[in-house]
Amino acid sequence: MTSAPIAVALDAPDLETAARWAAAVTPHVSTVKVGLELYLRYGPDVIASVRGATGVQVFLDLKLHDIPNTVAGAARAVARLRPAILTVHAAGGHTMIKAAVENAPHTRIAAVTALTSLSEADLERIGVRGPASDAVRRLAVEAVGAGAQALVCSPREVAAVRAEVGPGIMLITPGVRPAGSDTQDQARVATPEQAVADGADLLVIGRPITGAADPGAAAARIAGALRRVLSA
Ligand SMILES: O=C(O)c1cc(=O)[nH]c(=O)n1[C@@H]1O[C@H](COP(=O)(O)O)[C@@H](O)[C@H]1O
Repeated sequence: MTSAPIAVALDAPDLETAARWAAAVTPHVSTVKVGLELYLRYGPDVIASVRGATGVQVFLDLKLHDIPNTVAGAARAVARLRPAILTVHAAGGHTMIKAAVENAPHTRIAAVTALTSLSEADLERIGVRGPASDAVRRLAVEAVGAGAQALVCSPREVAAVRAEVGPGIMLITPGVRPAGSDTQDQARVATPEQAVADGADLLVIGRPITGAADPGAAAARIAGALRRVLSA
């Protein structure tokens, strides 16, 4: 059985919890994601321990956003960890994204367009006017032009982004919630089935899996639903 295109967000307070979640979900999913909470507490060692415990690919979500020289150095610093994916903010602009791409040559650089926690009203308050999908498409084009091989967007925009950038770019969607589950701090959400039907290549899912009484069973359930969509 091939694993489903899901990156489980290991947003855990400690390494023991992250390792337990990773072990529970990795029979079912392709990827685990290490984010700021674990990385800032444990540093680079967390990558080796998560990878060693599971054997699945590791997505390092640091959302780098700084001047190009600083991002170049940060990308060089983490490149030796060989994460499969590293995030940067697309709003950092062409030169910054290019600096990440050039300095982490064995890692897929994923540019985050507009955070899925922001509603259209939130975006308007920070100066992003008009439909979220317009801003996301603009950022996507900018990032791909700078060499990003992947984009992070909400599942609500994934079809529009796919139409804009074509088939060769990996589209990653957080903001995924199974029908009936709590949206929590996410604003632009859709179900896993909808995200895949609209063209997402990898779904980032955290709390709907890690907050479940049985994270392994929750991952298996979502993976099964995705398999049915992908084989239809
Ligand atoms: O880059 C990300 O992974 C990311 C981008 C984004 O726009 N929204 C977003 O939620 N994420 C991450 O995706 C995960 C979502 O977690 P849950 O809301 O618990 O499913 C978190 O680890 C976020 O840091």
